[in-house]
Amino acid sequence: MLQLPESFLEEMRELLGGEYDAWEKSYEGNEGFRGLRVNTGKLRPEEFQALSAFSLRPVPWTRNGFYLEGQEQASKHPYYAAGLYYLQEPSAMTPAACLPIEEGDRVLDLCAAPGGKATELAARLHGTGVLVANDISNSRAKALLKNLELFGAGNILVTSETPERLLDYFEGWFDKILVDAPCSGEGMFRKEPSMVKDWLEKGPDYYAGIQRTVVTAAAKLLRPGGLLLYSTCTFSRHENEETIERLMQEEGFTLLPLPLPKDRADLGFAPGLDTCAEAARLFPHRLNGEGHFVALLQKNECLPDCPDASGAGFPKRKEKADARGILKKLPEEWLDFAKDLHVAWDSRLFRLYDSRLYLLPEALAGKNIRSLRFLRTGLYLGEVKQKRFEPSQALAMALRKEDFALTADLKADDERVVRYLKGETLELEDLVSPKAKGWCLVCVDGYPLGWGKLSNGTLKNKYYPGWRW
Ligand SMILES: C[S@@+](CC[C@H](N)C(=O)[O-])C[C@H]1O[C@@H](n2cnc3c(N)ncnc32)[C@H](O)[C@@H]1O
Repeated sequence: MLQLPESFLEEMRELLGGEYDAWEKSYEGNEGFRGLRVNTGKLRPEEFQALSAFSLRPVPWTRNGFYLEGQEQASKHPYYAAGLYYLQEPSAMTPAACLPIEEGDRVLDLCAAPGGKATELAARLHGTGVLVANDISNSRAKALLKNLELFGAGNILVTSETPERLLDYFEGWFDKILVDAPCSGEGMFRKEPSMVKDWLEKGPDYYAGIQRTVVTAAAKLLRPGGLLLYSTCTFSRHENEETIERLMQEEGFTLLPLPLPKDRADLGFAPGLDTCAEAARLFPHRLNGEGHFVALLQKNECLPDCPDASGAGFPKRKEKADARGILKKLPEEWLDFAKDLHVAWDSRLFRLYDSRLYLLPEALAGKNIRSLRFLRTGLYLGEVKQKRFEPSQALAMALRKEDFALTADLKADDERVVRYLKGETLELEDLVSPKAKGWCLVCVDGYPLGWGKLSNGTLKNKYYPGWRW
């Protein structure tokens, strides 16, 4: 067995009692499971199964998660570059799967990087409402943004702030919040033994303090009646049940049953401890996944006289130019491009910041978030360069093949796909009419990968340099 600190093992003996030996055995010769979660914003799980040759077995507590059983290098497959899935440890699929999302919701993922849960929340919003994805670490938030854009999410605000600072803007504003809290990581020791070092240096008490601050802010960011999903990848009662009990006792929350596709006992989920039986503990000896804790709570409704704080903190935004003003500033090349774009976007939501054109989520229009540290507001459409317009990688990922007039659809096994992803120029006479000219959406098996510029059957590569293979 992996060398684990004696004080941790002692804690586990106390927690598991008669199940301890089975738990310890689950660490022998097992480094965990590989998982893949289908991006339902782009296709249904059964469509992905029919499309891909991957060896997949369903993760029973999700509708779109699979164990990846073959030896495929799934992170180096063109379907990954098309944003068709996220690679995720199976237990880590549980928190987002257990937060009910309805179209139009205002959703916050407070500790979101690198986006394992945020990408699922974005997919389930299907382009409606707004997802605010935040992480205190700026470098991690960059990875979060990349993953959300790869997934084709445009109704987003990606920030890198403390939860307290978000309160200045978003008090009582969100319908749903996910707090996948920074934790001591005990549940991940089998898969990531390097986490033991951090546990020895900091341990559960250190993280319990951070969790307390984070959930206190989350409680205030949520509207009355809104839902909060709290999760960790640790076993410590101090970080799990004690956090939930405080939310119930001090912040007016009620613990709810988890919405799971099957009976939780059949899935191998253990109940939470003490008053938290509705929460779930995931143990590696009970199911095929790592250790996690998941709890779904509802913020109690307001009493009739409680103040409506919803969004009160937003300074109103004085728009410099109205939408018509923005359209006037766009070059003719944008107009040509827009003719090929078969989408029904409300041009009143266009914003031009310096030379960059964005489509704002409606929920954020008129809201002044300028002084927040943000990495992206809405869908970045492209760059206006004097008379030219250059569409963005994010736009390519947010489109469906049928949304753009000129496309080149390559098969996944066509060697040109990898050459495209490497940034090479391609000859495409067999795929497009020799007369075709202009911006072309390059796809793999019907799913967009990025842009190219076509002329006389030759495609000049416009795949985003930072994403090239
Ligand atoms: C468990 S990880 C999140 C994983 C992520 N939800 C996913 O599924 O990919 C916890 C994250 O919380 C962030 N974090 C730590 N302290 C924070 C705080 N006070 N506010 C917001 N985020 C914080 C860390 O940078 C880290 O990325």
